[in-house]
Amino acid sequence: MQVNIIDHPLIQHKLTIMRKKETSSADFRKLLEEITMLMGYEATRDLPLEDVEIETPIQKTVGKRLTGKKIAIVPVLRAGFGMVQGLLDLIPSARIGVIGLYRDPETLKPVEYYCKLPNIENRSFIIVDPMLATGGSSVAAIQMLKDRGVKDIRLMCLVAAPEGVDTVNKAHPDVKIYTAAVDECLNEHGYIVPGLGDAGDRIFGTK
Ligand SMILES: O=P(O)(O)OC[C@H]1O[C@H](OP(=O)(O)OP(=O)(O)O)[C@H](O)[C@@H]1O
Ligand SMILES: O=c1cc[nH]c(=O)[nH]1
Ligand SMILES: [Mg+2]
Repeated sequence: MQVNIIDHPLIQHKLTIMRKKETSSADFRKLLEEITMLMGYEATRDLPLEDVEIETPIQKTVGKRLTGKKIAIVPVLRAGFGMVQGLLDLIPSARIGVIGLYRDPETLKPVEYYCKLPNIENRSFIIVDPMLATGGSSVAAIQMLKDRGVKDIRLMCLVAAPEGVDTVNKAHPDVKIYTAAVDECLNEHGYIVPGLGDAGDRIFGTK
């Protein structure tokens, strides 16, 4: 199982509050934004830097700046929407793409309904979706990017099931997965156990 688990104590503490069934939508959204920002540090750790000459008030020196690839954040609707602002706080100049997918409740297969991406040239794409359950939605989202020519793709989620990680690893071994937790398993309805329920419903206050 190839996965980067970002389990800083602050992240684990906040995730526990998100899991609690009595946590309000307002708190759930805020915590998701905060955790995404914390995870963003690790998920962007390998971004390339270049030297740049600058002048401080004291003297000339050489500093570092990000170089090469630009970033795009791609939320998988709806739940991925809750992870956009946290990453934007870190990378304000990132472009944003949108993928519309939902999981059919009977078949658990992903159903695509929207895709709009920024210019893909020389750009790293970070797909965000809090839940990686069977992996069907993430595999489809990654494929949608690849079909449009995107080469550099990372997947950032919040809670993953081992089954979902394996499925994404097998279908897209080139895509690095970042998550705050890998839970125990899936239940008979395809929900992550113990998980946090339906992330989309908890963010949007539906159901
Ligand atoms: O790994 P999978 O088994 O495919 O399940 C994960 C997907 O399910 C959820 O979306 P959902 O279908 O509930 O749509 P929503 O975000 O609009 O609620 C979640 O946000 C993922 O996209
Ligand atoms: O546990 C799960 C599984 C899929 N989608 C969710 O929102 N939660
Ligand atoms: Mg949902």
